[in-house]
Amino acid sequence: MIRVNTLKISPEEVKERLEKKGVILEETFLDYAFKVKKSPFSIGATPEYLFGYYYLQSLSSMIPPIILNPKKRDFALDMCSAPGGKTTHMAQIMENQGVIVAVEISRERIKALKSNINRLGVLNTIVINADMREYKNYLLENNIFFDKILLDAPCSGNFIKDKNRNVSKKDILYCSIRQKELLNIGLDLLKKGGYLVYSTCSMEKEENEDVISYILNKREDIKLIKLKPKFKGINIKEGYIRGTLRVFPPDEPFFIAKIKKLF
Ligand SMILES: C[S@@+](CC[C@H](N)C(=O)[O-])C[C@H]1O[C@@H](n2cnc3c(N)ncnc32)[C@H](O)[C@@H]1O
Repeated sequence: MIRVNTLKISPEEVKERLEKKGVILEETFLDYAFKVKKSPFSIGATPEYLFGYYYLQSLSSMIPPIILNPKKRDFALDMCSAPGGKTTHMAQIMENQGVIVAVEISRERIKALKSNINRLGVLNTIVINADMREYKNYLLENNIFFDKILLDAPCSGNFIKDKNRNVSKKDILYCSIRQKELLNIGLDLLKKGGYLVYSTCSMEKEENEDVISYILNKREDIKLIKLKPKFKGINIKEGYIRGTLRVFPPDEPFFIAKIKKLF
């Protein structure tokens, strides 16, 4: 699947350029995303790719930034950002305006994040190599709060992404504890009236609905925003909690929930 980077080029122009070279593209519910049906060459090795005209990612992974819907004037935080698929998508939705603070713990993965930000011509993003569990102290001490936050949490993965996936119950519970901690931090950093989108590419209830139930029980200052599975051409349904969403195979599994900070 390709997401056309509308910061640099129109979807029509990318379509025309690739189709001239024999690539067969299929439309999706997003006018700037196309399914690659057939390509005579690797779609990640074209001049158009290197020019930053498009990003390769699953259609499911485009849904969290769409649901977060950051605006041009927003001050946004991407808590777990590398390699930057969703950061660069947020920048595209914001038309390169406002500000995104993109945090990533891994020094190694920061390289890919920076390279994607540069390749796609993203100009509104500050990259921070830090652990959100520590960086939050700096933000809170300086009264820095955000309008929109994306928490695309580290998770145990899924079998579509990783054919050799072999995770134990213990691994899943470890992820779940970390996800709850990160979600609580994200909500502390939201402005009153701000929105946070929580997503994972895991199918495990412990990493998804259980994390949302935990936080709704723990905090009184938030409410779950009810989402509808309105996206065409993708296997998306309501999650086990009303108003949350789940994408199922054959699409890349994803879980998505949106929370509003009330006060
Ligand atoms: C699911 S991936 C993010 C994918 C990214 N949002 C995208 O769309 O390209 C989760 C990322 O969170 C990072 N991470 C894990 N724990 C973190 C923490 N405590 N603070 C900041 N980043 C963290 C991981 O290194 C990993 O790169």
